[in-house]
Amino acid sequence: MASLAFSATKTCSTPTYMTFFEKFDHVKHDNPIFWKVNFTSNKCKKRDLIITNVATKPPAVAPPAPPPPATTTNTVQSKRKLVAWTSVKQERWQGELEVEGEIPLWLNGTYLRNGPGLWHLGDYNFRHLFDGYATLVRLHFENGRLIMGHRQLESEAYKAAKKNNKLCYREFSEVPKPDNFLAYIGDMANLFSGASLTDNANTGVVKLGDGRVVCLTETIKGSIVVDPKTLDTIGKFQYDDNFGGLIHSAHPIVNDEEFITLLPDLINPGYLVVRMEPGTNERKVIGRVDCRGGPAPGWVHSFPVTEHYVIVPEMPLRYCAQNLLRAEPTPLYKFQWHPESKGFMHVMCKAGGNIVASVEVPLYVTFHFINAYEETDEDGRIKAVIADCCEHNADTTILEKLRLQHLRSFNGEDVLPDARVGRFTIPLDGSPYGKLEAALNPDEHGKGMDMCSINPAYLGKKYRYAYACGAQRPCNFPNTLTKVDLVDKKAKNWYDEGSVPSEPFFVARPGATREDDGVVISIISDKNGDGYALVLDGTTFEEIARAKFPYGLPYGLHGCWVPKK
Ligand SMILES: CC1=C[C@H](O/C=C(C)\C=C\C2=C(C)CCCC2(C)C)OC1=O
Ligand SMILES: CC(/C=C/C=O)=C\C=C\O
Ligand SMILES: [Fe+2]
Repeated sequence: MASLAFSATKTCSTPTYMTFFEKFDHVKHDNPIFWKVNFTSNKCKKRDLIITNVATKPPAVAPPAPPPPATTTNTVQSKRKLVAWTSVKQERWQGELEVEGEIPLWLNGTYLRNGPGLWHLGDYNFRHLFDGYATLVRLHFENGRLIMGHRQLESEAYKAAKKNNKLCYREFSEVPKPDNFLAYIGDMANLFSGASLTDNANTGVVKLGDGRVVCLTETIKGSIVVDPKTLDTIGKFQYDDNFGGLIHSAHPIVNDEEFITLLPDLINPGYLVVRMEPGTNERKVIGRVDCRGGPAPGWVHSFPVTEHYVIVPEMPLRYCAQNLLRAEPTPLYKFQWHPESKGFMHVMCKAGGNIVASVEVPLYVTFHFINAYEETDEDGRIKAVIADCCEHNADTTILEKLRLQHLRSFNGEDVLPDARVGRFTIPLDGSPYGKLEAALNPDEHGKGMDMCSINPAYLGKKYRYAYACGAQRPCNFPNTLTKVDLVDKKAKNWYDEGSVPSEPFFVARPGATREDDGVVISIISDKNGDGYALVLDGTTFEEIARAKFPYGLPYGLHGCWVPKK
C-alpha cells in the first residue's frame, strides 16, 4: 500500500495536537503525495491556511495521473467535481482551519460526525451508500477557532478488509463471496450466529451520559467506543446482559440520564424496549411490543420518545429473513414491503412498560423520527401523542435511490422521491386508528425531507423547530438545509448550487431560553470537489461562519456534540 506523510506546522503557541507528523496508510487509488500544512499567521484570531504540495514520492508503479507541481501554493489538486460520493482521500488528517466570518465565542466543544466514507476495496466498488467503512469527522470549536480532523474507524470489518484486500463481513448490501462450497456452508452458520455480520459502525455517534462516545450501526456488535479528541478506536462497547440478538435501532435515544433502544425480535415478531443507565453496560427491559402485522417486525432505524412514553413504530417495510440470506441485494435490501400487513404505532409507558395505545395508521416509510410529544386537554390530561418523522410518502424507492451509482450520476433530472414532515396523531382514548398528515406544505422545503435534528432540550416535549435536509429541485439527493417552523408552517432554506450538505446539527447557546437560540452546524461537499464546515445562526438561518477543509470529504450521516468540560 502506498503511504502518505503529513506535516502540519504552526507558529501559534496553542494546542500540541496542532503540530504533528504522521505516516498514514493511503487508499490505493490516490497518488502518494506529501502535503505540508502551514499556518502563516500567528495571530490566533485569523490565520491563513496554505496547503502546499511540497514533494511527491515516486510510487512503485507509475501513477495514473501526473503528480501535481511541487511549487503549487494555496491550492489542493482536486478533480473539480463533487466528492460527496467518493471515498475519503486518506486515513486521517487534522489541522486548524481558516475561519471566514465569526464563530460565536460561546461555541466551545466538539461536533463529531460519522458516516460511510470509504466505498471501495482495491478495484472493487461497493454499491450502496450505507456499505462504506466508517469515517469520523471532528470539528473542534474553541474560542472562535476551529480544528478539523477525520479518521477511519478501526472496526474488525475495516481492519480485515484492509488486511485481506477483500470484503470479509456482511455489510448493508455487500456480502463476502465464499471461496468454495464449504466456505458457503460456514458462512450460513456464521450468519445465524452473527459472526459474519459487520461491526462497521458507520451510521451515527452518540455521547453517553457518562461521557463515553460510541459509534453505532444497525448491528449490535457494531457499537464501538472512540476517543472524541483523537478519534482513536478504543474498542468494542460490550453490552453486559443476556439479550443476545443481532440488531438494534441505529438511533437510540441518548441523553445524560439514559440510553433507550429497541431490539427487534425476528423470531417472534415484536420489539423489546430496553434502557441503559450511564456508567453501566447493562440494558434492562422496559417492556415488549408484539407486532400486529407480519411476517416480521417493521424496520426500526429510529423511534421517538415523549416525556412519559416510548413510541414503537411498526412500519410495513419489514425485515426479511430470506433477503438476509441472499448473496445479491434485492431492491429493498434486507427488507420487504408488506402493505397488506398495515402500519401501526404503539405507545409504551416508560415507567411500567405497559402499552397505553396501539393504533393502525396509514402506510408510511421513514428512516428518521424527528421528535414526539404529549398533547394535553384543558385539564392537563394527556389525550394524544404527536410523533413527527421524515416521511417518504409510503414509497420505498428511496432505498434504491441511495445506491452510489445513482448518487454519482446526476444529470439534471429531478429524481429524488418526494418527502414531507409526516405527523402522526396517536389518540390515547382507545380509538383504533391514528392519523398521518403533512405537518406543513412540503413545497416549503422542496418536498425533500431527511437527516433531521432538533434542539435536544426539547426532546420528547412540545417543540416548534426542526432542522433537516430539504430539496431545491431538480436534484437526486437532498441538497438544501431547511429550518422548519411547525407552528407558522413555514421553512427557511439554505442552498449552495451543486453542493450536498450533511445533516444540520443544532447546538444551543448556553443559557438560551428561546428554542432556536443557537447555531446549526453542517458539513458541505461543494460542486468543485471542495468541502467546508458551515455554521448558520439558529434563529435567522443565515450563514455566520464557514471554514474550508484542505480537501472535500465524503457525505456523512449522523453526529453528536461533546461540550467542553
Ligand atoms: C441506514 C443504515 C444502514 C446501515 O446498515 C448497516 C447494516 C450492516 C445493516 C444490516 C442489517 C439490516 C439493515 C437489517 C437487518 C439485518 C442487518 C443485516 C443487520 O446502518 C444504518 O443505520
Ligand atoms: C441519507 C438518508 C438516510 C440516512 C439514514 O441513516 C436519506 C436521504 C433521503 O432523502
Ligand atoms: Fe439514520
